[in-house]
Amino acid sequence: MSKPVVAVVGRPNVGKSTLFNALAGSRISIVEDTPGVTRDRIYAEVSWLDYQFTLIDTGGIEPESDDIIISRMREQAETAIMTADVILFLVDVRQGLVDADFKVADMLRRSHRPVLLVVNKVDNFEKYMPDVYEFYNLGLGDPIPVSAQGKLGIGDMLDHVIEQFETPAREEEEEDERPKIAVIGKPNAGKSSIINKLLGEERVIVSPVAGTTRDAIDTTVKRNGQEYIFIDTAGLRRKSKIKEELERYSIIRTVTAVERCDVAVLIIDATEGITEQDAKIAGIAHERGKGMIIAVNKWDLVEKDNTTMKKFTEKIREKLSYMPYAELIFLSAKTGQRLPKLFDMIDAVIENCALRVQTGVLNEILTEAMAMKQPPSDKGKRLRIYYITQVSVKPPTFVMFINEKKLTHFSYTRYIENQIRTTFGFRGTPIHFIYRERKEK
Ligand SMILES: Nc1nc2c(ncn2[C@@H]2O[C@H](COP(=O)(O)OP(=O)(O)OP(=O)(O)O)[C@@H](O)[C@H]2O)c(=O)[nH]1
Ligand SMILES: Nc1nc2c(ncn2[C@@H]2O[C@H](COP(=O)(O)OP(=O)(O)OP(=O)(O)O)[C@@H](O)[C@H]2O)c(=O)[nH]1
Repeated sequence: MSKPVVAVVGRPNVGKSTLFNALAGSRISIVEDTPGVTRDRIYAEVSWLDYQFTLIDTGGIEPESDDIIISRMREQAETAIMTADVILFLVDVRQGLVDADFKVADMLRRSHRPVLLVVNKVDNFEKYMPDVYEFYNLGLGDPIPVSAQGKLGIGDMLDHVIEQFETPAREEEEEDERPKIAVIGKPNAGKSSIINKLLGEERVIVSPVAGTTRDAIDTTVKRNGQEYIFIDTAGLRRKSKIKEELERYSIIRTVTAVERCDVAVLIIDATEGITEQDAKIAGIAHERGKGMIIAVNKWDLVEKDNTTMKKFTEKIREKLSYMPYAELIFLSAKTGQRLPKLFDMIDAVIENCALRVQTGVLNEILTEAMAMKQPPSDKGKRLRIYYITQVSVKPPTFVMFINEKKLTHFSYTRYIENQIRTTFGFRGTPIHFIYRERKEK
């Protein structure tokens, strides 16, 4: 099930950062916009009751002239409309209503996306409620008063957010069992070319899924009687001149596409080799535990001898050392080389992400693995692993019952993982391990 996305839109100084901190606590993922220069929040994972969602910040706006603020707010709103399930429009009761608020409210209303109007800095409900009512003028329904700083009204606001997740449209989307593939990668890597070529190669019926704006970037592809949904993150229509803003937008697009997918295909430009930006994008899929295929595109442009592919592979594996499980393929959208193989790979990875293995066999592997290589010990005390069982899929997740957590060591976990992979493969999917302590008898 994909996690919903909630986007925050608002003028400078209304309290977006403060709200972000109040909601996400210490769980904010800070993404480096420009490595080593600015560190900026872009998204965070939020939990409320039984729900989890991804909160995205559509962008900081430097308070410049009013004109610039309005145009940047439009960009924010567009991003939110493209990517979010629910939009939080944050306004400031102290500043009151301004022209820009009306313009943005119009855009949001026309998008027909669920929008919640959140009025911040209501530190004292009695005192400020009369001012809150003024915001009814935006035509976005009941204003929800909060104080991000005082953490007032936050629970009520989250209840409203969650209510939006339960709309029928969303439930329908959840029931869609067709495999979803996010095609990700930096601009110009060849994402659109690959999708277009896949359509051509397989002589498929192409129908952009009708309906909401966001779904317009989805493409349905039929192959051997099976329908696939390709989520394209290409073609940033945004014309922002600010490089950081473009990058933020591209990261938001990637996060939201990956969130909805079963397997991510990272397209790398062979003529450039693997870059920092590729690694950053790959990290987004890795964090989310998605199936992963790395496709080195434009292979037709590379001058090759019999070591070229090996050298490329080594560089990629080194740069993306945190995802040794990722499948790797060299292809060309232009010539169509190995594109059919990409499809087979997608099928296999999707299957592996949902693979369940029997507890009996797992424990046999565990026993054998421990016999070949003893678990680590510390100050005379040895790690003991009593039992292993698979508790979930997508990604496959295993619980190991042990004597003491502090005796565990990642290298031994990696070793167990490798033993499991040797037997079952699980190629293309990460696998997760959870340790549970159990009293020794
Ligand atoms: N009184 C009061 N002040 C608040 C509240 N929330 C935020 N502020 C203050 O408002 C100012 C702006 O808050 P930020 O969270 O930085 O606002 P922002 O929207 O992220 O601003 P930009 O990063 O410029 O877009 C800060 O001085 C906060 O302390 C609130 O609930 N009550
Ligand atoms: N020679 C060669 N050129 C390619 C190949 N794949 C894509 N290109 C070219 O690379 C350029 C970028 O391709 P796109 O498919 O637009 O790239 P994209 O990743 O969708 O780019 P954005 O829309 O900017 O995100 C185009 O000029 C393509 O013709 C390939 O396999 N071989």
